[in-house]
Amino acid sequence: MRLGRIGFLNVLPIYYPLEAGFVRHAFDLVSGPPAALNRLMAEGSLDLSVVSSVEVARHPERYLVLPDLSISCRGPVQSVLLLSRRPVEALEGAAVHVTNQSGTSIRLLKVLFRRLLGFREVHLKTVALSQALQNGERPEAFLAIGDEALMWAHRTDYPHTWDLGSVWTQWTGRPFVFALWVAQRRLFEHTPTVLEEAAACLRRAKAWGLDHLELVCQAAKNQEILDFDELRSYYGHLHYDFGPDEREGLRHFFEHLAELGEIPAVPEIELSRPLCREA
Ligand SMILES: C=C(O[C@@H]1C=C(C(=O)O)C=C[C@H]1O)C(=O)O
Repeated sequence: MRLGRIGFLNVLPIYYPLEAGFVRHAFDLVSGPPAALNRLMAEGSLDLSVVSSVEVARHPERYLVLPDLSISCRGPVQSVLLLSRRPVEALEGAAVHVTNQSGTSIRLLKVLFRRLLGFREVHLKTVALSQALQNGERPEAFLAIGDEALMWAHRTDYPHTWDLGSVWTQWTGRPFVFALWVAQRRLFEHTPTVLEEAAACLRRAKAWGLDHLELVCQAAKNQEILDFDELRSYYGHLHYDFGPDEREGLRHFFEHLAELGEIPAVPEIELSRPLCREA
């Protein structure tokens, strides 16, 4: 079974136990930024993957959502940041670069600009962010996610920082769901037991990772993006459950997206009962 893996630190509590051999598995792992995984799932090249949460609303007929996994926050997320040269409230009409690695965070930024700040004019340009900045481009503001956001959080040339998780939670009082694990519905129809075992395996990996966060931080430290204490704080802010509060927060986000015409309709989030079985 081909399983997608985001190539960022954010998923290490789930994937380190698999990759380091602490939880046995039979997956072929395919790593990439969220936007690439979204594409691979949409074209059917992956069986199961973590994808941007907005993908569930874009292809509700294709996917089943795994019941107890997500990448969420309830306040600061630390790795989804708008970095700006001027105060964010003064960005109306400015050209803002957004990373081409994202699906959900770009939509979240649109919702916040349009609905929270009341901007009428929003110019988001999707770019390969590292390359653009290396080539000397200096947008007024840019949206970074994942490891890039962690690395660039303290740039002095972009002193105004918006942590999109914080802003969402302060505004709505709800958690925000950035990513979900989804399976191709056809897989469930043709080989349900294979999918059930895969879902159980991911559940075991998550339980192991959260029980051994110190080991996960040790492994993550080697990537030299954050030090041990920063990693502990980072993983302390990320939530990996997909409970009633997360579902409510996601539904609220989808309602905004539907009203802005970003998705055709608010989908029913279909959780497959058999996938909820205990590991
Ligand atoms: C919390 C994060 O959430 C992410 C943001 C995503 C998106 O914008 O589509 C998708 C998956 C996650 O990687 C992060 O990138 O660190």
